[in-house]
Amino acid sequence: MNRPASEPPASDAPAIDVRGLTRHFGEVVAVEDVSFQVQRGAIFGLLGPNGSGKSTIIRMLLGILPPTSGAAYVLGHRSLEESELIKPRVGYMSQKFSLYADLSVRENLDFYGRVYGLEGERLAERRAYVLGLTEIGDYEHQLAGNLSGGWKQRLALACSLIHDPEILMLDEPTAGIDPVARRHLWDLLFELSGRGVTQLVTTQYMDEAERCTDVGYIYLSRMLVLGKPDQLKQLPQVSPEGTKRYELRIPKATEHLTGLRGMHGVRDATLFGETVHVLVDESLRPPQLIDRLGLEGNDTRAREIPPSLEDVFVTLTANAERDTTPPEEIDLTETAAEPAESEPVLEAETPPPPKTVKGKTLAGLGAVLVKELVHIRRQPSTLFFMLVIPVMQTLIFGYAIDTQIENIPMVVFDMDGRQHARELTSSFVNTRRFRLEEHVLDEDSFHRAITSGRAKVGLRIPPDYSDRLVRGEQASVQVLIDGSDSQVATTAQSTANLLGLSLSIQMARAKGESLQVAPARNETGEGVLPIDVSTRMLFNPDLDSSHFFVPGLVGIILQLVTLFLTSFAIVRERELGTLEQLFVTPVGRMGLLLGKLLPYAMIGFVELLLVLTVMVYVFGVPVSGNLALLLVLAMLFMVCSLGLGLLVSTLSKTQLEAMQFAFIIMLPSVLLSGFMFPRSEMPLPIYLVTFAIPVTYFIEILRGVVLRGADLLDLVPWIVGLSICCIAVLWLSVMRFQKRLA
Ligand SMILES: Nc1ncnc2c1ncn2[C@@H]1O[C@H](COP(=O)(O)OP(=O)(O)OP(=O)(O)O)[C@@H](O)[C@H]1O
Repeated sequence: MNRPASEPPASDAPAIDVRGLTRHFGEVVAVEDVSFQVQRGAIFGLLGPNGSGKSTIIRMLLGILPPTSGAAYVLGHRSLEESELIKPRVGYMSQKFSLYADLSVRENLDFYGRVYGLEGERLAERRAYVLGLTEIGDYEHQLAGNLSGGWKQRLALACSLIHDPEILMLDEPTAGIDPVARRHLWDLLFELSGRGVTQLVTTQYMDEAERCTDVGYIYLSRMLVLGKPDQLKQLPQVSPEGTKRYELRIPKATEHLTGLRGMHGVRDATLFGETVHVLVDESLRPPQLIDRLGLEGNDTRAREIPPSLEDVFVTLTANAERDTTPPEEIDLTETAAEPAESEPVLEAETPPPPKTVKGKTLAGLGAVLVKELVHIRRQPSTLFFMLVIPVMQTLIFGYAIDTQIENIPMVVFDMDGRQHARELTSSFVNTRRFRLEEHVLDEDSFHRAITSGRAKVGLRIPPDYSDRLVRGEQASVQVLIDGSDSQVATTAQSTANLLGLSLSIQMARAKGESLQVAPARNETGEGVLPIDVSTRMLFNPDLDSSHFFVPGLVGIILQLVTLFLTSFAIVRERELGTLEQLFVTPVGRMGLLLGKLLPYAMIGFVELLLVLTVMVYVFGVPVSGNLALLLVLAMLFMVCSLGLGLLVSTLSKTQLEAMQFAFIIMLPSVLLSGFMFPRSEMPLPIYLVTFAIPVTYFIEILRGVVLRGADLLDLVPWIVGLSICCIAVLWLSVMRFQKRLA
């Protein structure tokens, strides 16, 4: 049966032709050298216990999982390289319910119809057909997530049939649904078979295998047996010559199982509900069996039975478990019966695998776009998160982040108490940097005020302060500063030093005036300081810290929201299994990506306008430069940020992982982009890293346009940097985002 994998099938080829297919996941062998064929119109049942490799085979057939070796042909096309030719002709229903729970039955059907290129009347016609076939019409406007298990499966089947596929691949379609729903589903499969649809169905249920035209049994990643159910039951391994099979209906069958298995002449005994199927030597008759079990004849009944498929698989599995060498595949299919010589074996000239066929890259864009908009409409939390939260964040952080340090609590221990000392205290308070928290009268209270945190600064005025000043001697005052908050401490220290200096200069000038000596004089003859440094504050004359922070905040919030939402939007689909379902459709890679990202880009833009409005009207930070230029550059940044979200989604399998990756990106964006701390103060290696952070450029652009009125020319270096980041991020993320699972 194993033909060379590289030899493509003939034009009258079977619908599915699998040759030596193998797939390893690291150490795990999921599928090992599996070969089989499915003829057109057949219902091929792929049977096997959990983890035997059934789903992996289907994924390789659909071209979303590359095989480690071997090949598969579907409708004459190589499953991996030509998967885009296969996808429009195949319907797939995955094991897990993977439709959109927040879309109605009709919206799900329309979405899949559009992804397969159906529009207008053709879509309406196919929708009506599959709704009728699966009898789900009554639920047309119900949300898919609210359907019961059986109806969900019908909807999944309807979606997989919407584009009129030639082949249907169903991965455990009846798992988890009740027997009546199972029967209905199988009736449908028979009807489809009658209409010529080839079906590959995986199942764990033996009764379902009996309904298939052909079955293959997979055990521990290998195909153990292949053939029609009736042929398999006649296998000599299952009913060896000189044996008979009986069904024993005995009371407490489980208790007698071990006894039966150990009995001389009994080859095998398996429990089937309340009965036991025994395979015995012909010479061992049922009465003898019953007798040996010590049972009364009238409590028991025995009848000879042909082997069921379950008997076949149980026997073959037991044989495979006994045998340590890999089991030989038993192939009873018609092609296997052909003489081996009739199959051309190409040795020297094996044609190379065909080049990968690329699908239409933008296919399905409209369908995905509409679907995303419906998702957003159905989940107001997304809109809340994208529009309301950023405005609230801007308001809260804009007010909270204030770098101007004022009102530092101060304790005063004035041991002098006279006018000079009181004036000194007032001078401290008048700077507005310090707020008089309390006056204390002893050393212990003075220290306790600081250690308890009530005061950050302590001013101790000695008892002889006024006397020394009057005598013209140097008077010392002590200022104790709590250094635990370095920013507060340095501000307090420099203010205290400057205050001391300025008071001293005032006194010196007064003294100089009275003595008619001065270091320098102005035009009116007044004594002044020799050097006058005059400063003028541009752009932010009041030194209002919100002017500096709020524009940066706009950039940070824009990145935060777009990054999280886009990465989550894609990873959620991966987690739910809907992404896998999309991969097997002809939706183009760019169609899928743009369809998912564009709605978030649009909302992001509205969010930007809102946050800018808050900046201008609430914080009074006007846009000094060109608003249009700012919006265009903001869009460039948003594309970059959406690209980052996409990159995160390609790195993560779960939403939790996505969250962790998003945080890894957000932290340097907040701490190293210059939003909080000046980049020029950072050590060189970190400073260089800041150039790899897109929001660094955007914050420079924002501050440039908003605060300094910078124009395009002023911003060229930042625009170039942002563009390079944007191209790099998009290239990396689009390359990583493949329509494959691995
Ligand atoms: N992406 C993956 N990474 C690692 N191992 C995998 C992956 N996919 C499947 N496997 C492993 O390959 C083996 C076959 O899995 P597969 O899902 O194909 O089995 P199955 O027969 O479909 O079982 P089930 O019905 O329980 O899904 C299992 O051991 C599984 O853990």
